[in-house]
Amino acid sequence: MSDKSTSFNSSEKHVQVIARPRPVSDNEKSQNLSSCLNVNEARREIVVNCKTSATRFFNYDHVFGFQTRQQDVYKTVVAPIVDEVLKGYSSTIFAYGQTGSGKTHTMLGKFPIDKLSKDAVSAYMAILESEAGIMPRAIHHIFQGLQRQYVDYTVKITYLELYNEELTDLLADSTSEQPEKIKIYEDKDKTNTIVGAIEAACESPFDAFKVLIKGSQRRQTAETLMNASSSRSHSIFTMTVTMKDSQGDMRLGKLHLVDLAGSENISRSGATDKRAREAGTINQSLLTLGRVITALISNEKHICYRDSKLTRILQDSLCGKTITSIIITLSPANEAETLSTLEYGHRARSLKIRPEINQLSSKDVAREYVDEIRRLRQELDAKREADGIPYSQYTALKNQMMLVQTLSDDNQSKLESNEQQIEQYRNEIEALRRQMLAQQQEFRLETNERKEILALNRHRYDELVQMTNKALTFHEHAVNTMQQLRSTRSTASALIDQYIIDCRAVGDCLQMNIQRMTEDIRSMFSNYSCSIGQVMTISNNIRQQMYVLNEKVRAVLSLAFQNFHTIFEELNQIYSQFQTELDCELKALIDMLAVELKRDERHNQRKLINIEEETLIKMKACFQDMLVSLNPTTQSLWLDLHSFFTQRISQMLTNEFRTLIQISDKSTNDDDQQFLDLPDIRNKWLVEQEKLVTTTQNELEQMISELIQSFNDLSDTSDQDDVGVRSTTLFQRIHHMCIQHGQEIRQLLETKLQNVFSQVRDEFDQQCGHLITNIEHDINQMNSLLQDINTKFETSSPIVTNDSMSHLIKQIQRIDVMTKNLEYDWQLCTQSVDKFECETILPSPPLPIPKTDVAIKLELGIKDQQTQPCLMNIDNKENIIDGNLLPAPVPIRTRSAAVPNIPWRAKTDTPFF
Ligand SMILES: Nc1ncnc2c1ncn2[C@@H]1O[C@H](COP(=O)(O)OP(=O)(O)OP(=O)(O)O)[C@@H](O)[C@H]1O
Repeated sequence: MSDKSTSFNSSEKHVQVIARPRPVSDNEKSQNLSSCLNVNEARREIVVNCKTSATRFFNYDHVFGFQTRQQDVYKTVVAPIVDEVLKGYSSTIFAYGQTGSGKTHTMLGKFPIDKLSKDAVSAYMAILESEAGIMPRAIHHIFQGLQRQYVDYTVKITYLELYNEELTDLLADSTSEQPEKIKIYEDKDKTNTIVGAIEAACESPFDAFKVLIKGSQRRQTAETLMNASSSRSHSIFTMTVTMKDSQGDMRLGKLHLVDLAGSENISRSGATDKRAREAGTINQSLLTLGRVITALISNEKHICYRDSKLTRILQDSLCGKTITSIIITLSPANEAETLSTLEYGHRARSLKIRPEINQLSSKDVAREYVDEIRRLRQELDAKREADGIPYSQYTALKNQMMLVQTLSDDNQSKLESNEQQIEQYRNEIEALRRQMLAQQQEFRLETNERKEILALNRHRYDELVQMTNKALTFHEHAVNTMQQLRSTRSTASALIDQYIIDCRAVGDCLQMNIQRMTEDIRSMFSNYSCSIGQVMTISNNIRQQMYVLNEKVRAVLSLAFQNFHTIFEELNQIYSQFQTELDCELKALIDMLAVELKRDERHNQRKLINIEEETLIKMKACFQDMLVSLNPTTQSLWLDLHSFFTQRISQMLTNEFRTLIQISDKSTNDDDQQFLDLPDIRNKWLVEQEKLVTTTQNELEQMISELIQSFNDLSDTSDQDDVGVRSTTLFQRIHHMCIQHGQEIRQLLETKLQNVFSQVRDEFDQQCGHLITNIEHDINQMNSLLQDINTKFETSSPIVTNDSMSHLIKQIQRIDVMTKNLEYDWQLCTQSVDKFECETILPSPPLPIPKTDVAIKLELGIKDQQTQPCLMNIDNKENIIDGNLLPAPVPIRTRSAAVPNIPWRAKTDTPFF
């Protein structure tokens, strides 16, 4: 159930339509009839489940359920309307629906009539607690409102019945045989006025209830097939209320409660004869009402109010100045009539209304008085005629009446003459009243404000008193404390003075420190800028020196090749010289033998043999000497070769090789493993080189032994008779052997030296390559670091913070470490190059091959005057390659002394980044 109430005092509204279906009656249930409706109160929707057509949906301003109580209908729909009547509006509530659908139940309801004869209070209670409908509840509501809101009021009730287009006053005395016919007159201003109807003045709701019951009992009813007590007349119950408020304003409120006759179709109603006529008339009235509604919705110019008395009476209600509501009552078991009623209500909902307040003018009030006097006169006449009043009284009364009439007429004329003045006064009073109301409102606001200010001031005053008390207490405390403070102030002031002096001194000191620090920072920045410049210069120098180093290494390698080439050439020369000498000796021997043979062949035969044997022995000895000279214990070629390899490899492994490995692996974590393996590597290398030298030496020894064996064989197979031939063959064989073995020795030496050289060169490339890569890596890191510092320096804030200072110092330390590393690496590189240049690339001068005694003798004997053949002497010799002047090679013994020991790079020197 909705509690929503509606206000009608605003702008344009539409006619409110409320649907109220009743439950299926017992009679209908016995006929197996059921409801065709579904009700959704929340959505204010009624659904008709049509048997023959599609389901229909209807929406209204309110929709009640089947079991809705009477008081809920009143509270929801009627109470707001009655409130508007009490404000001076006219309102009309229709009940429209099929016969037996509940119109009378809704409008009048059921209440205990018999109790009205007893006391008013219990009757009141009984009515309101019963199944009373809208009419009795509205009476109660109106009287309650009037008593509460207004200083003076009048209530008049008319109760009419429209039956067969004839109006009957239901309040007329039922004893009179022919009740007065009521007529409807139209005024000049087209207002319909009902003449002849009794207006029952009611001073209390009790009076009004009596009137209502009287009228209801008189209402004509007739039986139909549909409803045993069905009413086929329209009843119009009207309450007219005049109200006067405390300001003297008068208003007129009107409430029409219309219980229309059944709206059903005549054929379906089952009425016949007189009732058929009745039914036809009923339908004509309702059809006229429907047409009027349609015309009003369509804004037609001509509205056919005059076609029926019903529409004439209700013209005010329909034309829009009245608050109008229609309650459509529904019989849920009758689908066709229900649909018809729903559509009627739906159409009526489109009617627009614009209610207006009925303000009563003095003219209206005067007319009211005149009507009242006329009514009273009529009553008096009737009374006189009925009861037979004595003439004297009658005359007196008549004179009195005449006097009253005269006075009334005078008053009427005076009233009319003063009407304008009264209206003027009224307007003035209204203006003054409005002004006074505004002033009152202002005064009320001002008073409220002042009250609030006063309350606030009181509150503040209380707070102030409390604070004053607190302040007094505090003052006492303060006085005591002040006395204590005074005593300590003198000592404290001395301390404070001293403290201030100290602070000033510290401040001065701090200021000086800050100035000094600022200077330091400035100088540091300038130093830092210089350092960066220097580092950049060093970096460029390193690059240049790297380039020079590369060039130098390349040149040194070229020189090494050249030296080796020279060595081989000298070896060739030695070999050629040896061969030439041998040939010369042999040739001289042969020549000498030939001379001897020619001179005394026989005598000398023995001598020849001796010479031959001697020669062979000497040659054997010579080769044996040669063999002896190959012994490693003697100072010979092998010794030199052996010592060269041993020294070279040993130094390389102990100094350069290990250093370079360490440098290249400086960023790895397994340095210890590298150090542990180095002695092993070094021993392996030494053993391999020993093996190489020993193998070479063994091969040479083997070859020379074979040569000696050949001489032995030759000596054993000598034939005394064939000395000449043997000697020739022998010499040829010796010559051949010398050539063959000499070439083999030379090739062997050449191959071995070339292997050694290429091995040393590869090592150099590998090791120097690592070193150069390290240096380049360091340079790149340093450059990036410098770039980073420059960027930070340029973008940094001019104020140097502690963080940036520490960062700067850290970076400078890094640069220092890197510079040291670079210097260290560069030193290593330089030393390695120098050492390599001194020891490896420039080999020792080849030693002369030892000569045989025969050769020496022959040389001494034959070429006594000739100069000693000059072997390769590279001391102080300048080598010119491609026009470049290269330094002279250093002798091997001085070279080893010139190589400085390369310092080890300590682990702690590793940069911390
Ligand atoms: N909402 C309702 N709840 C319970 N009973 C109802 C309701 N409405 C109507 N009735 C009952 O239905 C019967 C017919 O109702 P009512 O006389 O009010 O119909 P009606 O429309 O006034 O008929 P008519 O047009 O002949 O006057 C009555 O007995 C009444 O008590």
